[in-house]
Amino acid sequence: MTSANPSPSSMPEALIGVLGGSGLYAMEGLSDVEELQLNTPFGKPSDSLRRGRLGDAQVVFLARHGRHHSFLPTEVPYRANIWALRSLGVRWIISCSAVGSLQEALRPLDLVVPDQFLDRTHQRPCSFFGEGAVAHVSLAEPFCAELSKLLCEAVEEVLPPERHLHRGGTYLCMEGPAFSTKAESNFYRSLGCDVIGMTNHTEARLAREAEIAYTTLAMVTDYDCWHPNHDAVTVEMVIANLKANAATAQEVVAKAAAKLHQLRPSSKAHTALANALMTAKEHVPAPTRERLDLFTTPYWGPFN
Ligand SMILES: CSC[C@H]1O[C@H](OP(=O)(O)O)[C@H](O)[C@@H]1O
Ligand SMILES: Nc1ncnc2[nH]cnc12
Repeated sequence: MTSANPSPSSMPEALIGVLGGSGLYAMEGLSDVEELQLNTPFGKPSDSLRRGRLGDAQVVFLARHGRHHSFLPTEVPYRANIWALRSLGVRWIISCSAVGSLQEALRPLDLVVPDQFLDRTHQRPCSFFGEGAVAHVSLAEPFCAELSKLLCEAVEEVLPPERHLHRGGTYLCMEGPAFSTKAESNFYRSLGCDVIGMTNHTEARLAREAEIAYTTLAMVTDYDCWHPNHDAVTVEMVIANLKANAATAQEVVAKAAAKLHQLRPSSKAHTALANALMTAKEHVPAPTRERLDLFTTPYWGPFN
């Protein structure tokens, strides 16, 4: 079924959002699927959102690059994606992403649940705020610790013994689309970064502003280009390893959704704006207030 911007009151809440990255363009196992083509104050999302049931949990899936992989990391409409998920009631996001490894011990096919970021992007909108409304959320802990813990437990129930899960690590977010030079790759290693990708920091930062808890299931696909005994990363390499990982990713997400559905832990992310809003609502221009209403209602009251 396809529908355009259903009224929020007519929708069952979908609390868990899954963002599929490179190689993950659909969510196997999602049943009773509705295809939702949404419009947002920040433009159109990357694709229709697919809302359905995963076991007992209500889940919304969105392919961040579009189902045909049409958006560069720079071009992904991150704000529209996050706004659309939040408008469907999502308060927990599991991002599934391909990453390069910057450390010997993180081997292709290993899984990593990072806990920090270093941001090297420079060409994308990275805030819902601006145009007369200023907010400064905390990003000291950019991933939700509770959600990451639950995701790790799900991974451990699913992962075969020969594969490894690494809890924690710093995700270097580069602009792309070209991969790094050796000098850059070695520089990121010297800074202590663990994995490298092109999407997650932008998303996590916007999710925080939208008061959505965010975590990442990072699937190692290559050793980037620093490793003397491995070829430099190519798309072919990434896709081959992702294909080998796709089934695992789907199983992990299903397990994590089941846990989340039962536990629904609270997250500091859910009140991220409580101490972040600087501008008094009276001084915010009406169009800006309207655009932010989805996030600011608890603090500023409803716009209309
Ligand atoms: C296809 S390799 C580079 C591409 O893969 C990663 O995408 P995602 O984070 O959506 O899984 C990386 O960030 C780049 O966008
Ligand atoms: N080496 C790499 N650099 C950036 N993004 C990636 N995604 C997968 N591998 C990557």
